[in-house]
Amino acid sequence: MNEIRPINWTGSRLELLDQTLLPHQHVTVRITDYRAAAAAITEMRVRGAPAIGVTAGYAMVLAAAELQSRERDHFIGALREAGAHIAAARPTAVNLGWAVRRMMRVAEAEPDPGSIRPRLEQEARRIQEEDEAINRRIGEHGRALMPADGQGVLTHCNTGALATSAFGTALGVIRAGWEAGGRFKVYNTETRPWLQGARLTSWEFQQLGIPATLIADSAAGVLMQRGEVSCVITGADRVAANGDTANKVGTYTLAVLAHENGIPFYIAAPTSTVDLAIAHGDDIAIEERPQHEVTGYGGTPIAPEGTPAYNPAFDVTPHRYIAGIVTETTVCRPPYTESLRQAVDAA
Ligand SMILES: CSC[C@@H](O)[C@@H](O)C(=O)COP(=O)(O)O
Repeated sequence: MNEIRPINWTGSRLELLDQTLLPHQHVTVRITDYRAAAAAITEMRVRGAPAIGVTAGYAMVLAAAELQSRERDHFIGALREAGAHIAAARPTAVNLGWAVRRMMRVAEAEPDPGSIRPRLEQEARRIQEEDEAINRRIGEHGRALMPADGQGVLTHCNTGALATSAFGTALGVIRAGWEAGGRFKVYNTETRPWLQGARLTSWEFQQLGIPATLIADSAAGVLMQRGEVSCVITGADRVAANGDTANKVGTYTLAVLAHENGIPFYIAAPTSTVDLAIAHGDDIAIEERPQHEVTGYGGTPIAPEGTPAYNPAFDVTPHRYIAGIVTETTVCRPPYTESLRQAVDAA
């Protein structure tokens, strides 16, 4: 099987596998301008916390290429403005701002303006390569949490290669468990309204040859009541210092259902998704997306015209519902204020 790699840098251009069209159309978007890269993030042509961090890195390279001719202080000032534009493309995933800050630190440390662009390119490539290596380590740490043969794991949204540079986080843990010989059952939610689960996760499992059963989001409760789910694992967009975790809307519902049914609920995320500057989940900004994503799909209306809709893209799962947070350094366990700090320091 060829590894799925949704983000490709050619040396002068960013190529993204357009996730608004998958799985039925495979279209590559070619981007040469940082504003177009930011728009691709907002429009979710590329999505998933680590993937938008990697994209932000290359968007900064494109910005530097555009600003190249300026005098150093002007250059840094203009790059900072471009960085603010890129970081504002979506509010919830910390990886976006994290990548922009990392790129800015590299630019600011470089005295020769002519060397800034190549240094940024090197750093963006490093972020992408590190992401794949980190995901593989998350898989190694997390695979022991997967259920015994015949028992079920449930996942939500898309946390696979498409949401990262390769391999994935929560989906990567499931993959690692399966590649280690586990023959547990896999369930994935469709993940309304954008259908990351039905469109992207189901496709990735097919590519991997891992049998996975798709469920409507609202079927999770009955599946758990019937004993079909032995653990739940999802990704994260931002983990607060106390372990409260923002992830795709519906994650909180699954965590409460898992708690009610005595099922462990896990998060898998790189330490770059841990935001120690945020004490608890109430302070995480939750993106609200357009109403038409709920009232219709793919340009086809579902609800009667004029129906108002509320479309928060994420929710926050309180840390008390989370049995463990799998990172590239370790599986963090409560109390998270200590274990997350240790994991971040060890990274
Ligand atoms: C490894 S991806 C982790 C999260 O980013 C993922 O679970 C998620 O919520 C993605 O949301 P999306 O709105 O599709 O970007």
